[in-house]
Amino acid sequence: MKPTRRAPQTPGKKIPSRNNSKEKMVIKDPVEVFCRIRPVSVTDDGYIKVIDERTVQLATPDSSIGNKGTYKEIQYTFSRVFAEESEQKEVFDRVSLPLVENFLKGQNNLLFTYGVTGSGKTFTMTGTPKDPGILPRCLDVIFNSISGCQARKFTFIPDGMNGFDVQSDDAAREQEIKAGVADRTNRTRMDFPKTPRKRMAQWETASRMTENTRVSISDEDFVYSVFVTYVEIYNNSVYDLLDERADGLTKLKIVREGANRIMYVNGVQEVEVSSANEAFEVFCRGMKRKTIAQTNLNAESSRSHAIFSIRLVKAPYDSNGEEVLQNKESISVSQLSLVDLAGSERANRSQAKGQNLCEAGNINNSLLTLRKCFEMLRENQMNAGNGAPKMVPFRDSRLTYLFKSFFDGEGKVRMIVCVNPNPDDYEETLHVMKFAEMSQEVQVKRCLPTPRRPDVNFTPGRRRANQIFKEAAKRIEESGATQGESIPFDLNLVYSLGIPIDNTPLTDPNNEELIRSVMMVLESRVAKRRCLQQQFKSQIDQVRSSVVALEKDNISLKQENSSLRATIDQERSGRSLLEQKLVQSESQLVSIRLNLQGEREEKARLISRLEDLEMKLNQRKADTERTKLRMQEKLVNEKDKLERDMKTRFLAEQSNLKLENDLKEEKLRRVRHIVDNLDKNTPCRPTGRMTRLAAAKSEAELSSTSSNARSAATPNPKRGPAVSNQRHRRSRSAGGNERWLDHRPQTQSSKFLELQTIFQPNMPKRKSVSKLTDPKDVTDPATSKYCLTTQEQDSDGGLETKLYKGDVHPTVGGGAQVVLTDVEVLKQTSPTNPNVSPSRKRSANGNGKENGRLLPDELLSIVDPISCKCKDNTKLPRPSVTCLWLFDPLSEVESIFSRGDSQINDGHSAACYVISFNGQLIFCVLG
Ligand SMILES: Nc1ncnc2c1ncn2[C@@H]1O[C@H](COP(=O)(O)OP(=O)(O)OP(=O)(O)O)[C@@H](O)[C@H]1O
Repeated sequence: MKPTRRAPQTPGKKIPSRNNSKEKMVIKDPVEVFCRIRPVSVTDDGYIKVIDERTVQLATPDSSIGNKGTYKEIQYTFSRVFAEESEQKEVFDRVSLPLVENFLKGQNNLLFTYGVTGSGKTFTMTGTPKDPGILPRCLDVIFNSISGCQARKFTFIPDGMNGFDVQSDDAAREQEIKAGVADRTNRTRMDFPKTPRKRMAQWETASRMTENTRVSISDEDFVYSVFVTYVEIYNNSVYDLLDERADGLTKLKIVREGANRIMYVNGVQEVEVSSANEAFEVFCRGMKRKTIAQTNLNAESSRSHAIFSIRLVKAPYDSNGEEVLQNKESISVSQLSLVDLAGSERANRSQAKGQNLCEAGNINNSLLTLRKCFEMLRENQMNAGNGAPKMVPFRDSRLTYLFKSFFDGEGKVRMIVCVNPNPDDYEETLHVMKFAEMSQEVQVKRCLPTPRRPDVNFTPGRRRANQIFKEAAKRIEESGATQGESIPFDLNLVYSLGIPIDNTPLTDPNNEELIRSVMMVLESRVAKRRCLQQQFKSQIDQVRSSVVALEKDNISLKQENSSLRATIDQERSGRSLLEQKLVQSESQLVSIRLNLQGEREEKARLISRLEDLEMKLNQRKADTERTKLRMQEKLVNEKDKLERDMKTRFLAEQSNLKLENDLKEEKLRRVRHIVDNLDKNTPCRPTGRMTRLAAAKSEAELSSTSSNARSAATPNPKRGPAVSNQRHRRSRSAGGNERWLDHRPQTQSSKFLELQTIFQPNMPKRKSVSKLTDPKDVTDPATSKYCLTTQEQDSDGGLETKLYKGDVHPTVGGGAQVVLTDVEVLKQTSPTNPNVSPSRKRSANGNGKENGRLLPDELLSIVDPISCKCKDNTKLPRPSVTCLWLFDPLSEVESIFSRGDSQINDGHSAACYVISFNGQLIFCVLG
């Protein structure tokens, strides 16, 4: 006979709604903050000192005193301070164990680690295999506590909207089998990241130390399932770290607010785990996908906020204690979120660039928003009752938006502030401590739901009773006592059997005492049974009437339900459209962000290039400015020089004009003198300042005039005596001891002919040269006289020899100048020529061209005073470059017309000057 069961007809009562405000009592729950100090390296001299269990002191380190002024000591108080030597177990017991207890009781809990980069947040949260952190220990304690009460896998199915559906044991078993097959195939193609990470590698190689603590749970008539999710908030976007599809975009998730106002990540992979090891394995899988990077401050720095959430789903057994109650509303969920925040960092310290810099910016922004939310919560709390509270900027960052419900009162919040005693971290640690201390003042209003008992009308201990029943039935079946017939059992008896029967075997029929006690128990049981039967009957009646009422309700609810379902379906389709759009927008946002980042990098590159170019431009400007100044200076010098030249020319012109003027005046004077002396019939003599050569010119010019005048005025046609020439006389008489430089230029075409004139040049001591090749010939101190002899045909075809005589004077510069003092013309003409007097002429003081003298204006017409060259390139007085025409040696030097380089015949270069003496020009060469 097979054992059969009659289920007790106790219906489950309607589960009270969470949102029923009457059922909530508002209490204030402060944010608890703990401080953990990272061990300091041997070389560092930490600036943090633990004063007592709750107080820590920060003193300005030496390195910061120089920068920021004075030495300060600031004390901060926290719920508990864990010194450098404190162990992971100690931190877990004090901070996390109460949260796990809360969690198992059905409360939500949030724990996050906060601090500067490299301060030990990840270490505190994860730890090492030999010294595990909070997360693995939490998993251990949870599974230790629910062991024996775990539901079959797939009993609870996530509905994707932060809720769960429940299914029967058979359905769960079926799904488990399917999933087992799928899981085996999936595992072969699991794509682990290629980059091995040290931190993760150690978990794979070493076996993990486990936490043995167990929390006792009172609800033995419930089944439990554990689900985990693991997401990261990277660059303000939420990514699912357990989504094993390779496509990056599908991992991108959105944060949504559920119907119960609890925030959740939509469409996140919720992995059901049946042991702590399995849960930790899932965590490690996600950890490998987490974004980390090597920075200057941490070899494996978290670049994202990692959120590992453990969800405990529980539902009561049905009234038989046989199966999980198939009512979605009987399911309750609690959550424990463990958050490893990315560390705040300053770009100049971490030397972050490009991608890292962008990440650091996003990390700092989200932490800043977290800070602002805390500040606003505190402000609202302080101003409670003074008008409407200010809006808390939860939506400014994905991080704060996801935890909004905790601050709205849906759970307990705890924070561990990690600090690194490295003096370099001092400035940032000060900010962290300030924030942490302020956070403690935030009192989160907590809406504790009234403890819910979805199985309020079910008999407590039914699960255990069911087990006993099953065991008993099994035993009977095994013993074969029933022989295929089912034994009727009244489970009500099983539930309340009263005092247990003494198990002592009844071997002696005379054991009165035992028989009496058994009888007593049996009598009490019979009484109890009668009582229970009566209760049962009345309950049946109650149930019947309530079933009728319920049936009515049910019909109307079904109708309502179907109409609601239609609305929900509509909303669902609308919502899925919106979600698609949202996901598209998010992915667009991500690509825009990436573009923006690229643009930023490009901008930075262009800015640096611009700076380079600007620097070069400035250098070029400076060069140009210098060149400009140099050119201006040069221009001024050139201008001065030009002005000087122009002035010299002007003076030369002026002196020429003056000379001409003087000559004209002299002419006039002489004309007057001739006119005056006409009557006296005396010859004209030059007087005063007029130079002899000018006088000669004047005379030459006037001779025709005067002769004409004479012929017109006097009847006597005879010419007067020749004009005496004092210079001629002087030159002859001066022939004593003077040494002459007799210069007779000869060319190949013309040879020099000796004239047979009566008058011959008198140069007793002389040195004859045909070419002036050696300047020493002129500069020789013994040479005091110079004579240049030239020959040419005169207008009558006769040979004319001209002797240009002069004095040689030494010059200041060590050269010599020749001052021409006289020109003698030796000429022989034919006596038959009627135009010429038969007498030989010697015209040392002759008039104008007749006696071969060059007058200043003639000289200027021949020679260019600027270039010191003959204008018509004639070979006129070749030694002109070494000669000096002087018409009045008493005159002062007025100006130097020009200076140039001249070549003496042999190509020897010498400085050549054209000097103006009072109205006369002098050529001189300085050897
Ligand atoms: N209490 C501790 N005991 C021993 N080692 C520690 C402790 N705290 C931190 N460390 C070591 O310091 C280093 C940095 O720590 P960790 O990576 O946890 O810093 P973090 O705050 O998470 O940095 P980030 O914000 O950049 O991710 C690691 O090598 C870690 O092992």
